[in-house]
Amino acid sequence: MRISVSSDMDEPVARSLVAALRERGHDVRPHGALRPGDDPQWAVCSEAAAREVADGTADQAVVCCWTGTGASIAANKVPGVRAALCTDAYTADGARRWNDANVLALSLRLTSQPLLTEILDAWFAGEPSADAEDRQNVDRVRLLDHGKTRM
Ligand SMILES: O=C(CO)[C@H](O)[C@H](O)COP(=O)(O)O
Repeated sequence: MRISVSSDMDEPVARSLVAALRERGHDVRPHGALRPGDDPQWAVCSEAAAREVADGTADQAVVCCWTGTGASIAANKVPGVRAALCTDAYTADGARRWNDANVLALSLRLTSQPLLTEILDAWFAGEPSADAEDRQNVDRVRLLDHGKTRM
């Protein structure tokens, strides 16, 4: 998959993330502190990575900041993006399964190397649920991208 990755800090876990994605065979597009000369501010680089998902340049994105909160907030402002801040594998699985999340947000502070592997394993193994109620929830969220609140 084509995966955009952003981080506002050049932390070891962010570099491990890029390496792990490449090892898994993904085409990684780095942003922020991971790309020399790029603006590393979390609001800027998270949006840039998320926008590539929204415009179809990337299939998914992983956005990182120290807490993961700013990165997820910025990404979620981009219409078409469903970013989920995941701190464990169960949450990553649920984000793909129930939320059809297309952007994974990570905390550089909380994500250890073993946890990163567990989260990525769960994220990439997870398939969006075909359950009607789950699809309805995701469709309802999609409506919000267009300023609508009713089906
Ligand atoms: O977690 C974050 C935002 O949610 C940032 O990574 C955190 O605020 C660090 O920023 P700065 O480099 O300005 O200290």
